[in-house]
Amino acid sequence: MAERQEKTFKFVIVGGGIAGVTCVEQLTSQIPSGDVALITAGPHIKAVTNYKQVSKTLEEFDVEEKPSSVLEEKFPDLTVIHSAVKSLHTETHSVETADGRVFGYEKLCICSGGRPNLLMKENPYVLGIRDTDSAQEFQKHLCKAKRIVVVGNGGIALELVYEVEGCEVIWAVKDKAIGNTFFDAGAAQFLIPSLEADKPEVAAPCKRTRYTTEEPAPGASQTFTADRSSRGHGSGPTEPGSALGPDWHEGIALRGAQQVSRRVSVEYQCEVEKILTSEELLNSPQQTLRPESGSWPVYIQLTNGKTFGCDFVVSATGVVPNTEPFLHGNNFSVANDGGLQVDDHMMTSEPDVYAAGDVCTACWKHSPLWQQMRLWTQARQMGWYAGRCMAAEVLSEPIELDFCFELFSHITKFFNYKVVLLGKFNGQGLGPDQELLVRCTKGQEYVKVVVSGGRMVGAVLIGETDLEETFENLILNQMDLTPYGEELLNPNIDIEDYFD
Ligand SMILES: Cc1cc2nc3c(=O)[nH]c(=O)nc-3n(C[C@H](O)[C@H](O)[C@H](O)COP(=O)(O)OP(=O)(O)OC[C@H]3O[C@@H](n4cnc5c(N)ncnc54)[C@H](O)[C@@H]3O)c2cc1C
Ligand SMILES: NC(=O)C1=CN([C@@H]2O[C@H](COP(=O)(O)OP(=O)(O)OC[C@H]3O[C@@H](n4cnc5c(N)ncnc54)[C@H](OP(=O)(O)O)[C@@H]3O)[C@@H](O)[C@H]2O)C=CC1
Repeated sequence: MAERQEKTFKFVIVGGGIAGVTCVEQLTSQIPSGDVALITAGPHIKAVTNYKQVSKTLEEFDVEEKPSSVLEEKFPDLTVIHSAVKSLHTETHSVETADGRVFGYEKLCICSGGRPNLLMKENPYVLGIRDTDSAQEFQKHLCKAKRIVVVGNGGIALELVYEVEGCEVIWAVKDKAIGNTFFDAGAAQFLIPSLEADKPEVAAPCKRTRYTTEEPAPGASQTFTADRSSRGHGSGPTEPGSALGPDWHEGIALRGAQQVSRRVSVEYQCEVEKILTSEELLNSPQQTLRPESGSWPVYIQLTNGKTFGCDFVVSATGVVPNTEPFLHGNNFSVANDGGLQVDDHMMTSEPDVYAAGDVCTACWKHSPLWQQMRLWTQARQMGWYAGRCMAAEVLSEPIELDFCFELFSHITKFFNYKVVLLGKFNGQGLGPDQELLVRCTKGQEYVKVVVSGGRMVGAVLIGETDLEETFENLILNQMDLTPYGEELLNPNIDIEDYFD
């Protein structure tokens, strides 16, 4: 191994997504001649632009997919290596890339992201959405589709069922209400009418950079085949690209082959029992598998006993950390969700190896108001903090866990509503020791506050509530709100003035 080593870098970062790129930027700003290499599987990197600190912990930014040369121009001392890491040898402090090169490192940060946790991975009629390529693949099939089934109840499903037009959507969720990863049943109730109504004629202008998708290469297959590589979920047939993010669907026409605008029916409290082709269905001895009518390329049987024919199934069922090439032959501690365990300095259990973003699992003792979710904002925060920790180690400087890990905060948009989530927004881990205060105006706003021991510990704000900063302060300062009771959400009180 040693004789094939091309070069040893002081810092090697693996992955050109938000976590990896932010880590590189942080390191190069702290140690300008830092001898940094970024090794990434895809030709493009993801860059954060127009970063805006909205309040103490809430942040907003645009995301741009750019050729990596942009990063090299900005940081002339940076070396970008375009190849996937094939193996890691923590004992010799070296990585081997798919094109056969070996690079040494003094400090390594793994930011290889995640991949879709696909239901029935080998089934060619099951699509996942992760990166630009898989989004293009989805679009290619959608434009010919009359009916699709979306399975999953998180971020991607919420976005898809709202955005897809010209195609009937059957949405199969495990839970009693929609959007379980972000909302409770009350918020779901507030949002459901938006699925039934027509979308606003002119959508609010998108502040963020839109993703462009190129035309499929001439001769590219337009039909489903059993060969997964023809619809690889990444920049090459097998290499994963960076995850999509806010407003990824704005630059893509999500339109099916029908004239209908949007028709979504939700199947609650069910999972997927089987996915069958029409031949398999015909040969099935079970009468219960008979579909309602028509002839479809594929049929999905749900655990509620219903069977639906459709053009394809979207598996929006979460992500699995991309740890594959790193674990083999090494001694990493891995969390229950499959992520590389990191401590409060973003260090894995292997010496000199850090990790950040979707690939890692935060295993330090969390602040009572923070939890990890695999989100763009957390990928940026972790990449940035990992960069700081790596630099601090080299410069022998002390460093404390960053303030951004004090309070969970997320701004996003679902069903064309602004959504702000703060702290233990769903009462996560609080058990019965919680009280909920809710204010709701149909079609306008939904405000939920989670109170525990008289203190505000979380909030869900849907719509233009303008309450995020005040509530963030109330959560951070843990003021005793018992004297205010339900007045806290009285719409006739200007709460901002109240607590000033
Ligand atoms: C459709 C979709 C919509 C989303 N919307 C939102 C949203 O609105 N808000 C939000 O906060 N989050 C959103 N997310 C989540 C967010 O995109 C991710 O949490 C975030 O991008 C993770 O960043 P990362 O840098 O950890 O990983 P990734 O972006 O996945 O980047 C991983 C990088 O590692 C590279 N790589 C992988 N394996 C190797 C290897 N072996 N060798 C070298 N390089 C490798 C890849 O090419 C890639 O460049 C969305 C995700 C999806 C899929
Ligand atoms: N606006 C935003 O902030 C957005 C964020 N994202 C992020 O991108 C990533 C990928 O999104 P997504 O795939 O939606 O992941 P999420 O983690 O958001 O949601 C996954 C959903 O699938 C469900 N699920 C898991 N396994 C099964 C199964 N076998 N059968 C049926 N349902 C199942 C989960 O239920 P359970 O929770 O019970 O396991 C959950 O409802 C996530 O990290 C997400 O947070 C994506 C889009 C938008």
